Amino acid sequence: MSEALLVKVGGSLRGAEALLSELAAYPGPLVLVHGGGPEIGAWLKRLGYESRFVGGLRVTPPEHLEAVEMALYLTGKRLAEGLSRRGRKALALSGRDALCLKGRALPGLGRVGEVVGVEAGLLLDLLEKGYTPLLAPIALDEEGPLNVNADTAAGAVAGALGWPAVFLTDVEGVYRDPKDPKTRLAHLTPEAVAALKEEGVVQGGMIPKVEAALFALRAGAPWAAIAKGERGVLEAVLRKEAGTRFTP
Ligand SMILES: Nc1ncnc2c1ncn2[C@@H]1O[C@H](COP(=O)(O)OP(=O)(O)O)[C@@H](O)[C@H]1O
Ligand SMILES: CC(=O)N[C@@H](CCC(=O)OP(=O)(O)O)C(=O)O
Repeated sequence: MSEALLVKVGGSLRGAEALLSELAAYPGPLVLVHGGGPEIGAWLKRLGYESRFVGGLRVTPPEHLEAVEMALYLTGKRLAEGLSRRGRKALALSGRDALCLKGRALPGLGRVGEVVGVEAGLLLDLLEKGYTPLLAPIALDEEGPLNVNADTAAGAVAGALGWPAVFLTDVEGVYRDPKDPKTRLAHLTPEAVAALKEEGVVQGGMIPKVEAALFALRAGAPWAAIAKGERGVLEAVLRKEAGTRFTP
């Protein structure tokens, strides 16, 4: 049970003790990408800004970007400290560090982008030295930083590494009925996802997550999974006993 994994940690899981212990105890190599949606929302609100979402993505006018970055970086440092205190030395970075995430702006959403290049060598060097890299989803284009949905960033990083992507969130996977955990779908293919989207079963923040799982597969990840961030989840996902698993 020591497969290398790219794990995305959702902002909705911030500081969850059980999750930090789970990640710290995982015996294999990990690269982490974290979100911070709730923290970003809280900081923007304090500054008097309101967020608008299109297809699960936060429209980010240039004047919102500093607050987005500050909220993400604080979230990353807290996670890095929590993991390090539990014995897994973690470094909180973003795509601005060593220019490791190259981005491209998406039209009509302000400074929002997707990832078009990942400096995987940097991540592997850090792992080799015994550090667990933890990336905030900020990428760079020629004009500066871009706010990237953390699921999208995680999918791109998993693809570049060729590692499985595990998206940890606050639900046990993709549900047939979005409100009923008993309807968890254990396995999805790109065709099955297309049908679910058509039916409107995949909504809100689950849209970029499912898209990112499929993107990871197209980009080179052998499989991807969406699962609930709780103690024992990574082993359970590897045993195919938890989450929704995506295969090509
Ligand atoms: N079909 C579905 N199955 C499960 N959850 C869904 C579904 N459609 C929408 N959701 C919503 O997606 C949310 C997860 O996305 P999000 O809040 O962005 O998580 P995170 O912050 O971890 O990235 C769930 O809490 C749930 O409300
Ligand atoms: C463009 C875009 O939507 N960026 C996200 C980045 C953070 C994120 O994705 O955090 P979660 O994983 O907690 O949702 C945002 O601004 O909320």
